[in-house]
Amino acid sequence: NKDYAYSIAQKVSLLDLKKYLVEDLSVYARELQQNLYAVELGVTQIEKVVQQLEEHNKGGEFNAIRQFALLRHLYSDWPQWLQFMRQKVASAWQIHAQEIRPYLPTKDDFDEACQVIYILIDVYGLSVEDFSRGLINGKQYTSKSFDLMDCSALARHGFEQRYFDLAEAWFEAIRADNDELHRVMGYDWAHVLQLYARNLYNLGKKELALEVLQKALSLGTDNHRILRQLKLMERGELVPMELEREGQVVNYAEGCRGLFDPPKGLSCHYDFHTHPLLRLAPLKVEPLHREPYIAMYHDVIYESEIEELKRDAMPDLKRSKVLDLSRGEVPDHGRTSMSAFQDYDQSKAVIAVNRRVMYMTGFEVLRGGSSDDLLVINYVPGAQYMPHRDFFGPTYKHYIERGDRIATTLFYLNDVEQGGNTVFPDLGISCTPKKGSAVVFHNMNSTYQGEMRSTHGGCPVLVGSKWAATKWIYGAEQMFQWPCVKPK
Ligand SMILES: O=C(O)CCC(=O)C(=O)O
Ligand SMILES: [Fe+2]
Repeated sequence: NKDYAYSIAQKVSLLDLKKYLVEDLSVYARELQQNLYAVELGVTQIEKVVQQLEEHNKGGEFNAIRQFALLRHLYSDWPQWLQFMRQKVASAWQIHAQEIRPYLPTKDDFDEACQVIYILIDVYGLSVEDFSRGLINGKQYTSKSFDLMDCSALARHGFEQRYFDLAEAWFEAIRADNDELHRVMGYDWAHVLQLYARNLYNLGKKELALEVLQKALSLGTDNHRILRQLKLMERGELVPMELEREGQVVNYAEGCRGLFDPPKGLSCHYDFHTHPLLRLAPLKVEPLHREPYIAMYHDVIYESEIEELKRDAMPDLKRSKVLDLSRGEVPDHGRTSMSAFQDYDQSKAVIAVNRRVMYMTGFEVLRGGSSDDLLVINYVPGAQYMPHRDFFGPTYKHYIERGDRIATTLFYLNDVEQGGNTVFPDLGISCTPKKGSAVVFHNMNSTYQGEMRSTHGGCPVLVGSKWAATKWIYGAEQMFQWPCVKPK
């Protein structure tokens, strides 16, 4: 897996690769053109030979010279022509293609790319028809439409992953079309229709499934298998496959789509008190929830700091991981951002931002265990952080020295064209990323217990890209900052 689906940097190199392939293909075309001339010569030569042969058959005089020419031609020229067709014409192209091969996306990369499309359609409830034409929530983004091959690859992926309900629209998109493209690329169109039928059948749409199988039969390939499937379906002897439903969290999609009501009974204010310095420069606070505490802070990071953070992080971006208490840091399909930790004093920007987190939250943000290093994160379309909790619980390896992650500060480093909200599904709160703002939230309650309602997720980016920076704050150093723990 080369992270082609989720990496902002790799998308650029993928573009390079495509340019390279196009260049290569034009070299190949030029080469073909040159060879075409040779082939045309060859054709003329063969035509001449055939003509001579015909004349000979019509009773022209027997001629040793002609005879020899014919024989020699068939003996030595012809195999050469064959060889020429097989090798020479394609050679340069083949060598290049081999060189490029290691850089081409793998099956894993391709599956992730399909997954991106499925996530977006699912979470945002998009119409496949509009989406495949580049029309997203009423805005036209690209003139490029998905072609038949794109749609059929997506249909197949949905079927394989058992997202039958979502796959149906992709099958529908290719249904009406007659199969020129599929034939050209050597696609087994009857097989695609068979999958479509099975997909319908799994959704309980038996009649439609049978109709599609009839169409597959009319193509006249692999009829034996299709007939067998038809019989089984008709008799109801085929067991429908079960729909994959993993990863759906109540209210997450609603929050991502911005369907929550705005919070009530809380008003914006200036914070003069959390840190003495704020008397000079108060913070603009937009409270969103009281317990657990959630609030947006506006204008808390400068443009120049944002640029510095992004610039430093860019070359180090790696696929984000999650802490699994038994396995350690592991990649996770629920967290598909790319990110890079910034050392405590890596740059002026990091130092300033760390200090600002202290002013904002009132917690100590010291070198060492009181917080994780600032993590700069990038999400490309489809990338998300599925709902999760930031605290670990008492089984965390460093629970005694570090405590747990009591609070999180998440800075938004850009405006996102569409998508990318931070959603608290249990509380009905959804924050739209706004450049320069940050959301602060507490993950534990006042008795130092994990707060389950602090569950939150970063919605998939729909259009554009999302840059953010996270600071997770730990409990152990906060004995003077955290409210007294009531004894049980
Ligand atoms: O990107 C987001 O909106 C959420 C990020 C998050 O949950 C985290 O970094 O812990
Ligand atoms: Fe989080």
